[in-house]
Amino acid sequence: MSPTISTEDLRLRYRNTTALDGVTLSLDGPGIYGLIGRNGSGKTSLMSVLAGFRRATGGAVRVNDQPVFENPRVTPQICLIRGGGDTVEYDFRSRVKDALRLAADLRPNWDADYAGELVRQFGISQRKRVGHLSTGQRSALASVLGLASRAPVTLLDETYLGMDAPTRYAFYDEVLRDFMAHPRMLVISSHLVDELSPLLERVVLIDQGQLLLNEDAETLRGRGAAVSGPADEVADFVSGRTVLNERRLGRSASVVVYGELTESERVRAKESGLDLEPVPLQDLFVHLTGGETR
Ligand SMILES: Nc1ncnc2c1ncn2[C@@H]1O[C@H](COP(=O)(O)OP(=O)(O)OP(=O)(O)O)[C@@H](O)[C@H]1O
Repeated sequence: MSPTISTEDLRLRYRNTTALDGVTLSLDGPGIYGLIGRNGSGKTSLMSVLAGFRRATGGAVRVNDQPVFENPRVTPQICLIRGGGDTVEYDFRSRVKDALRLAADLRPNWDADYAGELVRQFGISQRKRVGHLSTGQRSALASVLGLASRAPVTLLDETYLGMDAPTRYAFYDEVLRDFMAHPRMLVISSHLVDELSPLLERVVLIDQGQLLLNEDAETLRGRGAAVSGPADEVADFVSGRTVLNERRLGRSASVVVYGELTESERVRAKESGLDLEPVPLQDLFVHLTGGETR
């Protein structure tokens, strides 16, 4: 069965805070989906409801066409992993090898050989206690548990927290490699959009508990352009457009603009000796969610 997620008018309130405010979302089929949003936008809340960790305050949520909360027919198909060690997948007092053994018992599609290979790759000793791992190592272990679960719906909630850059990039490579070998639904939440964007097929952007967009990543990158070349020509070309980002290096400039370019504008850019690249998702993210700071 092809994995699916669908929510309708999903709402979640904690006491005085509305974390999800009428989210209607549909994700269909295997893919690497980026759940993007600023701090406090509702990513963790959404994932918690999708995994059945929390009951929604209102609206509907279905995974693989089943209601999720307290539904043992679907929860084994969903694996939610949180970064930085804040996860229910292991006990801090247990050793890494015991955490792997527990996952083998809990996860119907668990791949023990793959898990063993990954912990070696991330330099995690199976004899160490989980609580004695560094934050980055614990995030790496959590990511191993997520990937080796091979759950049809795997939700990785900022699992890169505390990982250094080489470990993060090794993790991204591994996500891609394993997804190609075992296509499934991988939803990865992050605000490190630049790093994540080469992986993403689809982007789900939430802001203040609401869905801003759910779009194919290529289409999204076409919503603007990075224009570079001689500074004067660039300035002339982008005049009157919404500028998301600009850099100047000597007589050259690179400016990211929002808004699709027509075919004749693309021809004109080429004739003026300008290079056009798709817009970086990070710039779109900052623009669509209201600038650097709120
Ligand atoms: N247990 C809780 N009790 C009360 N409010 C909460 C609780 N958990 C989250 N919130 C609030 O709900 C909103 C959404 O939080 P959530 O953790 O889902 O955001 P997020 O997008 O995952 O943020 P971040 O990127 O910082 O992890 C925030 O305003 C947050 O303060």
